[in-house]
Amino acid sequence: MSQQFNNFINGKWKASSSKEVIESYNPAKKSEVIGSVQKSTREELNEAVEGAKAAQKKWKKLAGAERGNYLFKVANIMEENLEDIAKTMTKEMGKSLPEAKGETNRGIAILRYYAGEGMRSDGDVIPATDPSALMYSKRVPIGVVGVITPWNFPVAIPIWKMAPALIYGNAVVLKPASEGSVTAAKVIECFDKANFPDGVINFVTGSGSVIGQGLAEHPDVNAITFTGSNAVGKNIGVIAAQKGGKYQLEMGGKNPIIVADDCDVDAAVAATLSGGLKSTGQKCTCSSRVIVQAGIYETFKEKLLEKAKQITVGDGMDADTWMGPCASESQFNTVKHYIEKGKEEGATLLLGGKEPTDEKLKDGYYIEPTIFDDVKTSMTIAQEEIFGPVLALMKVDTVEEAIHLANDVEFGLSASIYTSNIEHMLTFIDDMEAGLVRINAETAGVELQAPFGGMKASSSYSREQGQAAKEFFTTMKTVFIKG
Ligand SMILES: NC(=O)C1=CN([C@@H]2O[C@H](COP(=O)(O)OP(=O)(O)OC[C@H]3O[C@@H](n4cnc5c(N)ncnc54)[C@H](OP(=O)(O)O)[C@@H]3O)[C@@H](O)[C@H]2O)C=CC1
Ligand SMILES: CCCCCC(=O)O
Repeated sequence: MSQQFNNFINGKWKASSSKEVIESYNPAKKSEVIGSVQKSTREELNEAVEGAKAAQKKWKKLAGAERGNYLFKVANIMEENLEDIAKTMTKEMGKSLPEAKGETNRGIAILRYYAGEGMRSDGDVIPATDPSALMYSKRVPIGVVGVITPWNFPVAIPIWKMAPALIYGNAVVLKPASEGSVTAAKVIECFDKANFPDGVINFVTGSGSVIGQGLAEHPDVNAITFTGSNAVGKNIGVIAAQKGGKYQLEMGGKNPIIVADDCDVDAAVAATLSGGLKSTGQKCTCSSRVIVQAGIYETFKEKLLEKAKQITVGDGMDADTWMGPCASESQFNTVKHYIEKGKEEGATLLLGGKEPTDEKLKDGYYIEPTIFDDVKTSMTIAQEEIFGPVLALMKVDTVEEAIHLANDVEFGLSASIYTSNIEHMLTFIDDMEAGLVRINAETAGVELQAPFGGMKASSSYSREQGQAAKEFFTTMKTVFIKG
C-alpha cells in the first residue's frame, strides 16, 4: 500500500509548500509506487535548520545519560516496527528481506551502542604547571549537523550518522536519498514516537541538488556528514570548506579481493560471491576486482562459476531470492553501460552480462550475476565503481604483484586477502592502501563498534562509527580553573 510522508520539522509532520511529491517505485515491479515524500523547497530546509539551531542550545545541556535514554527508546520502537521497516526497504530499493531485516537490526544495535556513550568519559584531567589550578579537556558538540545519505543502506547509514551526532549533543537535519526516502521516513517515525524535544530531529526530503546542496551551503549548518558518490561528495566538501564548516565524506570503492595460491579456495569462492554480489553489488564495500594468483587461477575460476550459476535472482520479498534487482532504473542502466564497456575493451564475459530471461523477472531491474575474465588494470571496469553485480577477474604471478595491482586504483575503502601465509598477511596489512584490510574475510561487513572509512578518493579521511565518530561530531575545549 502506497504511503505519502511529509517532512518532519520542529516536531511536526508538514507537507511542502511546493505541493509536489517524489514517488518511489519498487525496482522488482516497476509500475508499483511504494510511497512518496515531499519535493521540498529551500524555505522548508531553512525552517528546519532554524529549528535545529534553537533546539540544540537546550539539547546540549541535557545530561548525556538523558540523551541516551531517547536513543534507547528509538531502538525499542524500531524493534517493534522491524518487519514493516524491512519490508519497506526491500520494496523501495530491492535488497532481499533477510538483508533488510539484518540492516534494520544493525540500526537498532547502533542506537544502543551510542545511547551508552552518554555515560562515558568525555575528556581528560591534565596536570597544570600551576599546582593550585585544575585543567581538563572536554568534548563539546558542533551544533547543527546536516546528514546526507545514499539509497543503499537507507536505515543503517542515516542511523550511524544521526545517533553519534545526537548523543554528543548536536541537533540534526536529515536529507535521505530520494530512492530511499520512504524507508528513512519510517525510521523518523520511530524517532518521533520517542518524543525528542521539538527541533532536535528534522527530516527534509527533496532533490539532492536543492535540499542536499542547500544543507551544504547553509551558514547555520555547522557540519555535514555525507555518504554517496565521489562527484557529489567532492562538491559538498568544497562548499563546506568555503563556508568554514566541518565535513565528512564517505564515497566510492573499487575493492579488491586477493586469492593466493595457498588459501582455502572454497572459502575464497564463497567470500568473493558474498562480498561481491550480495545486495546486488550495491555496497561501497563490495568486492569488484578479484585478483587471483596463477597457481590457483583455473581451480578458483571453475569453482566460482559453478557456485555463481546457482545464485537465485528475484524479488527481494521471495524467500528463495539470493540477489534482488538493481535499486533503480538509473542504477540498472549504469550497470548495463559498464558491462558493454567491459566487452568493448576486450574483457572476456564468462557469465551473465544481461537481463534474466525468466518471464517472472521481466517487470524488474534485474541483471544476472556477471563475471568477466582477462581483465586488465587499465580497463574501465577495473578502475571505476560500477555498484552492481559485476566481478572482474585478474591473474597475477606473485602476492607482491597482487598487492601492487590492488592499489592501482584511485579508491581505497576495503580490501581482502585469502591466504594461509603469515608473511603475505603482514605484507598485505602494511602495504594495502585501504581503510579496511581484511584477512580471510570478505571485503564487506563493517562492524559498528570499529572505525569505518576509506583512504585516497574513497573518503575525506575522517572515520565513522565506534569511538571514532566522536572526533567528527564533537570539538574539544581545554578548561583551566584557578581557585
Ligand atoms: N560509497 C557509497 O557508500 C556509495 C556510493 N554510491 C555511488 O554513487 C552513485 C550514485 O548513487 P547515489 O545514491 O545517487 O549517490 P549520490 O551521490 O548521487 O547521492 C547521495 C546523496 O547525495 C544527494 N545529492 C545529490 N546531489 C547532491 C548535491 N548536488 N548536493 C548535495 N547532495 C546531493 C542525493 O540526493 P538524491 O538522491 O535526491 O539525488 C543523496 O541523498 C552510485 O552509482 C555509486 O557509484 C552511491 C551510494 C553509496
Ligand atoms: C556505505 C557502505 C557501508 C557498507 C557496510 C558493510 O559493508 O556492511
